[in-house]
Amino acid sequence: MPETRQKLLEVKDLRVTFGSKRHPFTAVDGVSFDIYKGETFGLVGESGSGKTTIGRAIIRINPVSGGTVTYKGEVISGKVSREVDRRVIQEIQMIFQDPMASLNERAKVDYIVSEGLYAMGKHLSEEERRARVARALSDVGLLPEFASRFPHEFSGGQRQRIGIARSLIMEPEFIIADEPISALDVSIRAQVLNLMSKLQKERGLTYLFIAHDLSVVRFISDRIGVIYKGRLMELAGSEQLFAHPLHPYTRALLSAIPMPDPVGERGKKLVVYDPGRHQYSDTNPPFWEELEPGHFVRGSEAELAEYRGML
Ligand SMILES: Nc1ncnc2c1ncn2[C@@H]1O[C@H](COP(=O)(O)OP(=O)(O)OP(=O)(O)O)[C@@H](O)[C@H]1O
Repeated sequence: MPETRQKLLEVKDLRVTFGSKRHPFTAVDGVSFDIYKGETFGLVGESGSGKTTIGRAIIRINPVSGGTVTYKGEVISGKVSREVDRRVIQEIQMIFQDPMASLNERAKVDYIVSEGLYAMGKHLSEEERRARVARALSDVGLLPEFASRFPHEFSGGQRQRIGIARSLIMEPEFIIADEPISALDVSIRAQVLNLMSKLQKERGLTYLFIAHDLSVVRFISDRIGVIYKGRLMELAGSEQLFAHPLHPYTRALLSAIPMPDPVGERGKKLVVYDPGRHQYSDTNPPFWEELEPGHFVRGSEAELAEYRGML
């Protein structure tokens, strides 16, 4: 974590509701967290818990039904000026899960990587545009000559690098990486994570790193938020969370981490959170409390008392 904690992003009481007025479905239910400049904030939870919806709400793809998103001290959710909209498009970029699906098959890499510049209405000379594509490709460890090829000519890892180059060309400050390695071969996942860490150090980038697997976010994240059914259940520094996982859902997610013994743990599935079994009441308005510095957890008064005893 950087020493001077400058708040870059503030998500406050965020709500996102889909469906109709008669049949609303709340995908994100009052989520609040801050992200500091230069840090990696991991957001973890099982499929359908609302992680992607939060990312998409931040970059203004999903409309926000309540709460606010503030970036560099300016509200960027809801109705904003064109100037703010342009800043969000340029400074906040998203990297997607499936590099096979997220790149336009019919376009050359050259176009794919520089597409964001067109969207921004940047009037660059052809020479400058090509130079920027070449630089973005080499920044992610790809040859500039790859610009004239099509996505299907590349492996999954290379395609994810193209996805990262497409973000970098915009010179972003904040990148939302939505499961950036889960569709990749296990053998190349570390390479993509290492590339992301290197780029972060070189450029002072800030990441929101979304994953369903705690073991993936553990080493890359400074702090981790655990999300369940659209609500933040626990938020703590990465080491803190692993040393003292308090919420039963966090503990359930942790138990799905593959252990060194491959025989004993083979086939172990994510333990589905069972409110009944864990005595967690979702009906009483739960409290969100900081039980030790930087370590927040949600629960009823009785549950919070129990968690205090676990520290
Ligand atoms: N545009 C939409 N319209 C209706 N429902 C949606 C929409 N987008 C997401 N949802 C629903 O909102 C819930 C949260 O989805 P979201 O994709 O944010 O979860 P997630 O935690 O990112 O899961 P995954 O890892 O599977 O993407 C899901 O039940 C999903 O079906």
